[in-house]
Order: sequence, then C-alpha cells, then structure tokens
Amino acid sequence: MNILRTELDGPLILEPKVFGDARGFFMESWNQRGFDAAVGHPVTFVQDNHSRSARGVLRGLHYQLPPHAQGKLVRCTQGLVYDVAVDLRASSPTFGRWAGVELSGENHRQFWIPPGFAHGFLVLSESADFLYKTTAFYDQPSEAALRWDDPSVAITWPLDGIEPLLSGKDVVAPLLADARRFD
Ligand SMILES: Cc1cn([C@H]2C[C@H](O)[C@@H](COP(=O)(O)OP(=O)(O)O[C@H]3O[C@@H](C)C(=O)[C@@H](O)[C@H]3O)O2)c(=O)[nH]c1=O
Repeated sequence: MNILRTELDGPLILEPKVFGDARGFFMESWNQRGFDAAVGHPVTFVQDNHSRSARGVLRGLHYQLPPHAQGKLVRCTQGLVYDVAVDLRASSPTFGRWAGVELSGENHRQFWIPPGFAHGFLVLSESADFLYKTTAFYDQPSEAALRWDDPSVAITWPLDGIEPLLSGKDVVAPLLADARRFD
C-alpha cells in the first residue's frame, strides 16, 4: 500500500496494491495491521456504509459532533468522485482549509478522514458507488453540516458547468463562521 499525505495533518490517501491478471484484479481493500501502521495508531471501525449517486450529486459537507465524531475511510468502487475533507479543528493551524482527491473504481484510491473534519463528495461519472467505514455509529442528533460552497473555504469543486444536486439539509447547511467546530 502506498500512502500519500495531503497539506492537512491527519487525512491520508491510501493506494492499495492491486494484483491484475487475466481474470480481473485482486486487492486487499482493508487490512487492520497495514491501516493502523499508516495512521500511526489503532483504529476501530464499527459501521460500513454504501451509497449510490448520479452525476452531479454532491453529498456534504458532513460530520458528527463529539462524543459521536467519526473517522471515515472512504472509497469509490464504481464511477468517479471528487472527495473533500475540511479541517474543523479549532486549534489546528489549517482550520478551515480543505484537501481534495479523485476517487474512482479505476484508481482504487481510499481517503482516510479522521475525526475533526467535514467530508463531502461530488459525482463526476454517470453514477458512483461510494463505500466507507466509520469509527463511530451513526447518531442522528450529532449530525452537523458545513455549506459546500462557503466562499471562505473556497473548495474548487470540478463542476464544469454542472448544477450540483444536494439534499434539502445540505442546501441550508451553515457557513463556516456559524458551523460547529471541534475543540
Ligand atoms: C449517514 C447515515 C444515514 N442514514 C439514513 C438517514 C437518512 O434517512 C438516509 C440518508 O442520509 P443522508 O442524507 O444523511 O445521507 P448522505 O448525504 O449520503 O450522508 C453521508 O454523506 C457523506 C458525505 C458522509 O460523509 C457520511 O458520513 C454521511 O453523512 O440514511 C442512516 O441510517 N445511517 C447512516 O449512517
């Protein structure tokens, strides 16, 4: 597994070793020992999620508040998405900054987003299957969101003229100035 850092302290891009042959490919999509070594400490996942979205769907930016804050290990198994993490750790030198990466069924990349970050993605293919593991259970009262197009965060989503399709709650998500942050 190849590990790439972003300009933010915490998120990691993981590139699993893919064994291709005449049948197709094989890869270890998660290996506890390798993952813990990459992150530098043991991580326990408790939930796996799967969503499917059409082109132009933008889910996010989402997080859960402590004590239900979630680390997420995300990947796209079919299609192509642009995936983004935003640093919401109040004491972080990179508070309010973002990192983005293309994840696809072709590049097999995974993105580790630790607790303390908002997360979202934009679908760039006709459809996309998005799978992720979380370190805490879904807790609806702890859900929080940050506006995807907050000018102070200024994420350069590769929209290319697409009008993103958002959920009702994402349309009215607060700007960074009003969003809940992590102490
Ligand atoms: C996230 C989640 C949702 N749900 C339910 C609640 C709701 O009725 C339905 C759809 O939920 P949402 O609209 O929040 O789904 P979605 O917009 O896909 O939410 C996800 O977005 C990405 C960007 C993330 O980072 C995830 O953590 C998660 O917040 O599924 C669960 O039962 N368990 C879960 O873990």
